[in-house]
Amino acid sequence: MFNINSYNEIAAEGLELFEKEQYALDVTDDPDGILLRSADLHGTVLPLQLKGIARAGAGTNNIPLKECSERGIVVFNTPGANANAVKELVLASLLLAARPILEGAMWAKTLKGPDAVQKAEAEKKRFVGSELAGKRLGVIGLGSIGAMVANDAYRLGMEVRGYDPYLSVDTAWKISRHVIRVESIEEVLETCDYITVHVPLMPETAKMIDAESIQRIKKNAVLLNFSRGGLVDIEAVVEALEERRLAQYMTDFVDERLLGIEGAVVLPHLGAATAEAETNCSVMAAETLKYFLETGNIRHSVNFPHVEMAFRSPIRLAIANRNVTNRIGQMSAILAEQGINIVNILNRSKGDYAYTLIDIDEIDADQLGHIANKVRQLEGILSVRVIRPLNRKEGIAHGSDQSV
Ligand SMILES: NC(=O)c1ccc[n+]([C@@H]2O[C@H](COP(=O)([O-])OP(=O)(O)OC[C@H]3O[C@@H](n4cnc5c(N)ncnc54)[C@H](O)[C@@H]3O)[C@@H](O)[C@H]2O)c1
Ligand SMILES: O=C(O)[C@H](O)COP(=O)(O)O
Repeated sequence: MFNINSYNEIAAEGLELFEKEQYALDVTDDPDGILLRSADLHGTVLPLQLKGIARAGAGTNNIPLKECSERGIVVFNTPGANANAVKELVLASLLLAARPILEGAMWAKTLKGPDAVQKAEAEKKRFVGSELAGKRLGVIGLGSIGAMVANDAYRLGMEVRGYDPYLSVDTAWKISRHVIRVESIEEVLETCDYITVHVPLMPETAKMIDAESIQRIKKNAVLLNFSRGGLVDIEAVVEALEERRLAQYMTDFVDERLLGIEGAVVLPHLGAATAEAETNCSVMAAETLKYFLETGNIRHSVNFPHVEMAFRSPIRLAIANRNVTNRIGQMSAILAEQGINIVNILNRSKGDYAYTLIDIDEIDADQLGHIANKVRQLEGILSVRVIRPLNRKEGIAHGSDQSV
């Protein structure tokens, strides 16, 4: 039995995947897994039994990743599951930035009387905008969202320039050949009429659009930030808006300093707020967390490597460790000392951390406990799980955690 705690509004479609026979939802303070959206876990005490955290969404800046890694807690997100929702909001914001649509609609609401039509026709010149076609859009970060925005903005007739020095091969395949690749962020800032930021907030990207970057932005350009407020120096944005250097700052993140500033358009974090995105994220997060808890296999983790191995043995050891030399040699030696044959083994690393799955034949509980403890005592070992397959009707080899 696994305990799962959920935070925020998680769509029912995902929560329903946790079968009652195997999972208990929100019944303990010490869960095996956490499912959440934007709830901030920084500064909270991570439960002792916690093995995995699944973020139903993209950004994991609300999760203390370093602390999780050091405890061997695997953190997952749902790549691409809400990308279309964000893309649509960004496209809507580009259109709203180009033309005073909302202002016109608000004004039309004030019209009264039989001459309303004449008044509207006479005054419509106040709401003249410009077209996106032919304008230049700079996309900073060409991941799931940035790539979709870039492709669709090109279809709207924009000239699109993309900047992403860490672009994955998978995403590169999805980007239209018409999107022009640029080698420096300065080129985007200095040459584009619209600039949209789609990178994760991490220590390395905090305030990546700083006062100097904002100075470089082409006069009268529009900056869009639907990624995270902390990517942009808000004081510098306010100054640029007040000095009319920046035409508009459109963002999905409320910041008191922006409220009431002309040219600042602030939405209350609506990027992923569609029924479709909420369902996609919830289902993907629940499936990923279940798969990990039941088999030890890791998909879509942001702090540990992708590790998947068919689970056909009666016992699996799932070990998270620091990425240092000879850990596999030492683990194999512990098993060899006990005369245990390794049926299957897989080890992968990601940055400072590594993860190993070792499948073995049936052994008695005392010997298993002894082995697990010896592995735990090795230097750099962060967590050790012993997993046994669950006997599900459909015969899929899933697992349950066994304390030894
Ligand atoms: N407003 C919302 O509701 C909402 C919804 C989803 C995601 N987001 C935010 O958008 C971010 C991006 O989401 P995604 O799904 O596209 O993620 P993603 O991981 O698919 O893409 C991020 C891209 O940023 C690139 N990148 C990283 N550092 C960079 C840098 N310094 N310069 C340029 N590119 C850099 C990466 O190479 C990657 O291609 C998330 O991390 C999250 O913070 C917001
Ligand atoms: O990173 C994300 O996926 C978005 O910011 C969505 O956040 P939310 O799940 O709190 O709406």
